[in-house]
Amino acid sequence: MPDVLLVSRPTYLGTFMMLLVLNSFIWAFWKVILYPKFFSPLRHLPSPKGGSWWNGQYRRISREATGAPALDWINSIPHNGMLRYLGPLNSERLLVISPKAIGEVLTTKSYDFVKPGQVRNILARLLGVGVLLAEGEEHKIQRKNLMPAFAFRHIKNLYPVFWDKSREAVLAMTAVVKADSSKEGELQDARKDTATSKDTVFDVLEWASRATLDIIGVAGMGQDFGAIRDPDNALSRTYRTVFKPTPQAQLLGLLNLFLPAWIVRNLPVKRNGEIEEAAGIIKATCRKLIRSKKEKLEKNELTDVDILSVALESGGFTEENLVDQLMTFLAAGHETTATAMTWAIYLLCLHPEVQTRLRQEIREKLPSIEEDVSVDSQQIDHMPYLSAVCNEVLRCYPPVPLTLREAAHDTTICDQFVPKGTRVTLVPWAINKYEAIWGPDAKKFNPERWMPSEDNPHSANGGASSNYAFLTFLHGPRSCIGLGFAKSEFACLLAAWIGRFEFSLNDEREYDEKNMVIKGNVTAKPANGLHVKAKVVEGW
Ligand code: HEM
Repeated sequence: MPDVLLVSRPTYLGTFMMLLVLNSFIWAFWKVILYPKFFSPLRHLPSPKGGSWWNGQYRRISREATGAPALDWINSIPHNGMLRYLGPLNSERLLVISPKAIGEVLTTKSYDFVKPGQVRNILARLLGVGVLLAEGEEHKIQRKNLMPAFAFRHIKNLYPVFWDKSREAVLAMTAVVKADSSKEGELQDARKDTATSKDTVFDVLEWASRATLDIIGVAGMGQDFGAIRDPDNALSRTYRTVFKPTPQAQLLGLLNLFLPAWIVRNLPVKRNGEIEEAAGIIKATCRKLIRSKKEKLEKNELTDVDILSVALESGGFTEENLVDQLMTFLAAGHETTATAMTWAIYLLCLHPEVQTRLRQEIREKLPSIEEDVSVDSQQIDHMPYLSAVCNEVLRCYPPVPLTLREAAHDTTICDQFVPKGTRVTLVPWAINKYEAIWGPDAKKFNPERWMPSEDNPHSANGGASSNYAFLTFLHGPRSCIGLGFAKSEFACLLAAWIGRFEFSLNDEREYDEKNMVIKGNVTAKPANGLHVKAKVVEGW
């Protein structure tokens, strides 16, 4: 037989490879073109126009701040409470908008909608599988055992911790301002000129993260991490690295959508090394803390009021599971509140009249920051303007802009059939500014919405007629368990900072919100931090 014929005869491997390629091609053609365009039961729902024939709206989604396209769509496309859009490779997303649709996903059918496997894989590396990532029965048990630690009767004992740590941060910042102005004074003396002194510039996100890390340390686990005292503290450096929204982090997030988790985890890139190292440091810190608390418990010496102590005393957790819970609280409980503080200072720079009015209330109602006295829940919770400003910041810039769910089995939302595996998006960034509920001024920062008055019967909901209009902490069995903790911590921090300083933006261009570059992994924050000028306002 001629050689040429021998060479051209297909081998088993060759045939297998050909079939594999053909199969993959047919599968991809089905997933990317046929199913979303011609067969999906959701294809008749209203959708944004345009986009790519194979990559849906992904170009826009990846360029804008998380949740920004959804905010545009819900206010501009006519719909009946739900929209469908296509993400990367035309993957289908169901955006739930009306209070009824959101209520079904979050409350009445909450266990029909689980966190997608890819999201769990990304987060579990740093957070462990604590209450945030557990599902079904496992979640119910964990949440039930943790609830007492987050009940108000317990959180109210933590206000003094929130205030003491807020004071510590503000006094440390004041020392920086004073050191800067005395340096400037010496320079002026040397030059014998009268030039005005330079303002001190703070990165709000950095200072707020250090303060919230210390707060979750003391109030959550009875351990002062010392991050306010030492900016180079190992734990705060670790979180700074992993929370940074680098291009590599975003690329790995995207690859997670298409490749198995073990492949993405083992890619030889710098980001994977950073996460491994960070997870090791965080785990070791948590384990050490649990062991020392356990020893105290065994010796009957445990009288602490922090969340870990309450969880330990419940007896409902193994040591490994407690490590996962602590990893969850550390991450979920510090970056979120630090992000809220950053947006609060930003909005107060944009609205100096609100800043001044808030400072007045703070100075009237709270002891001076210089006095070594604490405050209690009665004092903080009876400051209507402080509470209104905090709520309005959390409405306008929700730290968690978007979260995903996946239908665990075939189900319905508002009678619309939703097949198993459908991705459902919940977008606080958009719903919190939905004009049909909040009115034509939905995008305007206006704390008055939350001020009780005869003309505002729904002030507890910011004037909105449904509580599903405010999604910052979600609702239902998977809502933020730390809501009470976070709100009181945020109020104490903001009161201390605004009582002491007058803030203005360092970069004038940022007074236009369109110039703010917003990025984040889980939280949405200014891409390069928020740099503000701080002036001590004397007299408090
Ligand atoms: C302003 C601050 C905060 C915001 C905006 C916030 C927001 C959220 C959101 C949106 C979720 C739901 C995530 C999802 O299911 O996709 C959540 C869950 C959670 N948050 Fe927060 N959070 C904040 C502060 C805190 C604090 C201080 C703690 C702990 C001390 C905490 C602990 C948790 C936990 C454990 C969960 C999981 C609850 C569950 O699945 O049962 N959060 N948070």
